[in-house]
Amino acid sequence: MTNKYDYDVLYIGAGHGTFDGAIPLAKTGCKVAVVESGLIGGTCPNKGCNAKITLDQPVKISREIENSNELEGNIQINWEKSLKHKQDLIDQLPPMISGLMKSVGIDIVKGHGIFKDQHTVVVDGNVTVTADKIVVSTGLRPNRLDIPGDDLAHDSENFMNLKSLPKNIVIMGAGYIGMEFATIANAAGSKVTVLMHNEMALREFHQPFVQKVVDDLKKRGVTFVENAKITSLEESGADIIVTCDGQKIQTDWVLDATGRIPNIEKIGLEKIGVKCNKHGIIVNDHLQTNVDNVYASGDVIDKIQPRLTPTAVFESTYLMKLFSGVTTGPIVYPVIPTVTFTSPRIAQAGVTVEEGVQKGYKIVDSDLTGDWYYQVDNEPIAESKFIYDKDNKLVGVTEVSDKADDVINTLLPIIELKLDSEQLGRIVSLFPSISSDVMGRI
Ligand SMILES: Cc1cc2nc3c(=O)[nH]c(=O)nc-3n(C[C@H](O)[C@H](O)[C@H](O)COP(=O)(O)OP(=O)(O)OC[C@H]3O[C@@H](n4cnc5c(N)ncnc54)[C@H](O)[C@@H]3O)c2cc1C
Ligand SMILES: NC(=O)c1ccc[n+]([C@@H]2O[C@H](COP(=O)([O-])OP(=O)(O)OC[C@H]3O[C@@H](n4cnc5c(N)ncnc54)[C@H](O)[C@@H]3O)[C@@H](O)[C@H]2O)c1
Repeated sequence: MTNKYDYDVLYIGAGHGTFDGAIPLAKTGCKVAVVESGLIGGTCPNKGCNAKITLDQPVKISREIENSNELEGNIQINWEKSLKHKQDLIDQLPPMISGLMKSVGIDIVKGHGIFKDQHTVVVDGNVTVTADKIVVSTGLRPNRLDIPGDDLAHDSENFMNLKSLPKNIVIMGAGYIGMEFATIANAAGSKVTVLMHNEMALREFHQPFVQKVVDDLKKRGVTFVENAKITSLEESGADIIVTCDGQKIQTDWVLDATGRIPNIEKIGLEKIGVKCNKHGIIVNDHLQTNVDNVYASGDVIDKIQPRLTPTAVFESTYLMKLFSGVTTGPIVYPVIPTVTFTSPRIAQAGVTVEEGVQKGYKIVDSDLTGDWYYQVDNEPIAESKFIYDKDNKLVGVTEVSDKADDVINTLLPIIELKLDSEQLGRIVSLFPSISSDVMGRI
């Protein structure tokens, strides 16, 4: 592209918002560098999706055994072994990802990057790197409640590194992290209390389905406190006292799961005039900031799309196409599915039930506990809602069940590509399988 700078494209951050696009971009002959202050791969492999799903796997298996009539005996999760398995698996990921980057000629600069000017980034105050285009892909960090004693609380990464599981855990927040980690901690034997900001857990999901998950967790011994006003955390010997609505809750460990905030400070964005707000970096439909050679990718963008790995992958891949001249057009997001890895899962894609009702679309509600394929596993909680537009095309779906993630993945191409009944008739699935079951429901 250019000889004026050290690199054609420099990325700040080495998560999915970067490497899924940077690797193919480097393969096109573009000169690429990546600055990373933490672990290569960023949040998802090291302290997000991959780490979490490995800790969830024994929970999923124990639920399957619990539902089965044929398998007997008590199942106990061994936290220490579960933690070791997680660590053994995720330790492989940073070297694997950096190996892929290096194999296509990407230079990795370890350290904290700060803009000096719109083409120059200084790493750890001593290495200067220049580039024609710079992509800010610095992700999010955990929010900290602004209350006295907030430093006594821990974050999701700390939870996934706990050497032994505390007897009691208080979780502040009932979003993705609050609900997934409540599920894991409860199944592994901790007494969990979830402090909810209002009356709604998992506000992005269909609330009648969320209620089923909450009710199930309550039956398993999790306490939910609605409309909790948390005012302080205090040390009391080895314990922590959480003051909430004037009540004092004594606990061993506190998880702050009250959201994640963008990493937009201390990287010199204000110096070069990049516009941001409290939700992240403001970009146009080409993921370009108001400074024309500076782009943003992944969770750090202020956007309506869910801040998830598939979104970050799509954005970094789009930038690869833009920078290599494959496209000049704007980013057009596909249907991005979402799932909460509680047990059962809740997953959804496309038009939500609430939007469907507003638009007068047909909603087909199926209780799946009587469905043959769900009876094979004796699933006690299983329901789906399919949303059809005025042309009777499937435009949205949500499901609560142990198989919800696979169901949504099966239906995703149908919703995204807006397949008609003739095209649907050309799809035959393996039998018996969840795909075959769900295709029969359309
Ligand atoms: C506990 C947890 C569970 C999750 N589970 C899921 C899930 O199941 N499914 C899903 O789709 N998503 C999940 N997510 C979200 C997912 O991890 C993110 O959407 C994804 O990692 C975003 O990628 P990113 O590249 O935008 O940011 P990140 O992966 O956060 O990468 C940003 C990188 O930038 C680096 N950085 C920041 N500032 C600088 C600087 N100045 N200089 C150099 N480097 C810098 C950071 O160290 C970091 O490595 C989860 C998140 C968490 C926290
Ligand atoms: N399965 C997945 O895809 C998955 C899993 C985990 C995390 N993530 C991603 O990680 C990010 C962060 O997840 P999260 O769970 O931290 O955020 P979130 O926004 O999902 O949930 C935060 C919760 O904290 C509550 N809250 C806020 N202030 C509070 C207060 N003062 N007291 C009590 N509760 C309070 C909110 O009402 C909300 O329920 C999201 O971007 C999400 O996309 C995704």
